[in-house]
Amino acid sequence: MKIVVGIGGVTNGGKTTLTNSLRKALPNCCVIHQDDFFKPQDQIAVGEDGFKQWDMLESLDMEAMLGTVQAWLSSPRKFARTHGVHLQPGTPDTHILLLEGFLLYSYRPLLDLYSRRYFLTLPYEECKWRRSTRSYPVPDPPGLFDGHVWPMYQKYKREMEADGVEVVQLDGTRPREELFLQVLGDIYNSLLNHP
Ligand SMILES: Nc1ncnc2c1ncn2[C@@H]1O[C@H](COP(=O)(O)OP(=O)(O)O)[C@@H](O)[C@H]1O
Ligand SMILES: NC(=O)c1ccc[n+]([C@@H]2O[C@H](COP(=O)(O)O)[C@@H](O)[C@H]2O)c1
Repeated sequence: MKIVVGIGGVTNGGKTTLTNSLRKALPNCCVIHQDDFFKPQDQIAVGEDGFKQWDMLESLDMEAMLGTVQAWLSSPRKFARTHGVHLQPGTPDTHILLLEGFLLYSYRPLLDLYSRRYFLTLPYEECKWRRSTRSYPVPDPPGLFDGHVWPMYQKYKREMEADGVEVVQLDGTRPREELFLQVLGDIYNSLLNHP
């Protein structure tokens, strides 16, 4: 059995934190981070506002990400081996892929692959605060959050809702452990009910 789980949602919502806890707790679990598919800086468009448009789907090499997901789908065992994931002997042939990222549900070719789509949210103030304490490979210029990051988040979220994409909403201000236990239990349930 193979299941693909999406850990999506707002920047700094706690996606990486939750994904790392799940990876340690789930058997035969591989992870793909969307952040690893950002295009090089010189390929990121500059908007009329003067900001590099990092938070648009076009800034990510989604074909490459899809190719990586397909590699896992075609052979989760080989994928685990080549990515240093220890496979548990004696467990049923169950394999789990966690996809983690801020724009997981806006790229059509991936949309139907998920068994479960989680979506972490934060209120504006909390998100802005967490973002201000974070450092990215390319630091945020002043004004990027209000001028680009938050408006793009709202735009993609609105589109996802308009398209009727089914997600399990998670409030990213809840304690880490609580979020982890909820999602872990939920993934086990979907494994039990998987056709
Ligand atoms: N449930 C939580 N409550 C409070 N802070 C959290 C929680 N989850 C993560 N954080 C903190 O928020 C920041 C962003 O977390 P991270 O997991 O890197 O988010 P993302 O991958 O969504 O950008 C980090 O400083 C992290 O320690
Ligand atoms: N990883 C990078 O190369 C890079 C560069 C510039 C901005 N970012 C930011 O990364 C964010 C997405 O990642 P998180 O969901 O982990 O915050 C986007 O909001 C984007 O502005 C990432």
